Amino acid sequence: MVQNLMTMRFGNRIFTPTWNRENIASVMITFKEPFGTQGRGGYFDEFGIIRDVMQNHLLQILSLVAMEKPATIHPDDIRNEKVKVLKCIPPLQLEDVVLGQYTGDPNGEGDAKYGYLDDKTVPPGSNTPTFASAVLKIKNERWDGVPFILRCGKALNERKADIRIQYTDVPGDIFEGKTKRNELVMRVQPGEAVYVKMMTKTPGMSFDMEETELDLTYGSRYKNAKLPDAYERLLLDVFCGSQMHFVRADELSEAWRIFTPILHQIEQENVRPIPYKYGSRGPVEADKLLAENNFKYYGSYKWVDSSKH
Ligand SMILES: NC(=O)C1=CN([C@@H]2O[C@H](COP(=O)(O)OP(=O)(O)OC[C@H]3O[C@@H](n4cnc5c(N)ncnc54)[C@H](OP(=O)(O)O)[C@@H]3O)[C@@H](O)[C@H]2O)C=CC1
Ligand SMILES: O=C1O[C@H](COP(=O)(O)O)[C@@H](O)[C@H](O)[C@H]1O
Repeated sequence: MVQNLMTMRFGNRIFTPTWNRENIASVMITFKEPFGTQGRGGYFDEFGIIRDVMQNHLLQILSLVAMEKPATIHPDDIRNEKVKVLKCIPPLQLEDVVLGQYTGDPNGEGDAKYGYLDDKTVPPGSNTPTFASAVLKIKNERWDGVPFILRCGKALNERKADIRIQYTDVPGDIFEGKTKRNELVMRVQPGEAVYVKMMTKTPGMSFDMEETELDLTYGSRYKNAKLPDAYERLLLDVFCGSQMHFVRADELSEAWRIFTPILHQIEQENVRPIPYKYGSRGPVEADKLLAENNFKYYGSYKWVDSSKH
């Protein structure tokens, strides 16, 4: 799916002209896990969720979403573009971040009863975040003013990795405010899918409108295809000597330039993460950060899984 970003963006005329600050309100990249540190807390505690997932996995996806079109699909051309866009991102600021740490859910089952600090391998009173939501800014002509929101966390309500491109409101609305924003969603896991949320006239005699979707669910469209696991793909690349999906040294140093100052600040100032319950969506303050950064959540979208009807 992450590889598909290149094909989606550069192999489809419909997306390319709208891939910019004139049409896109915000971009959200999410990685959620429904389990805690599972006894690995001692290891995790030295690093925290920003180093564990955000600075590497999520930033890699961001660079593929935001980079300019490479000259060719040769790994070096792609990596040159990834480095170029990372260079346009100023270091992350503390006011653009929400940090969280999970607590046990007394009504939960099994591991869910235990919080991060209940893990015997975690130092008592640790302030290491297990959840982070952060807004990066890209200071270039294409993206200036478009928030890139990265969210990741452990012990959340579901397993999910997705990329959500939210388009701006339709200018000159003639539908009395009923129009909801379009979203292009690429779900990386579980159940790979690409869907575009869009407005349609409700079937029948009325002139009402509702949200629906153009939906490419891989499991339905490619029933007999074997979808390789991400690590299988990388191992194959190693054997074939392809470096396309591996981080180059200059890319890595740009990634650390963006995150190192805030990581040091969090540690030096002993910033306390906000507690959130195991199995929840994370701290509510993270939703406030979304609202402040041009992501609109309506709560009205209902997906009908047609494969089940
Ligand atoms: N082909 C397929 O398989 C398809 C499946 N679906 C499924 O339909 C369901 C709904 O679709 P989805 O695109 O998530 O749409 P939703 O409108 O439910 O959610 C959109 C986004 O809003 C966020 N959100 C949820 N609650 C709040 C809140 N209170 N404040 C701010 N933001 C919030 C969600 O984040 P968070 O991740 O934190 O919840 C999510 O990123 C999903 O389970 C999806 O997988 C939809 C279309 C196609
Ligand atoms: O690198 C890491 O990734 C895993 C998640 O990877 P997945 O392929 O299993 O989804 C994460 O659990 C781990 O903390 C992190 O170090």
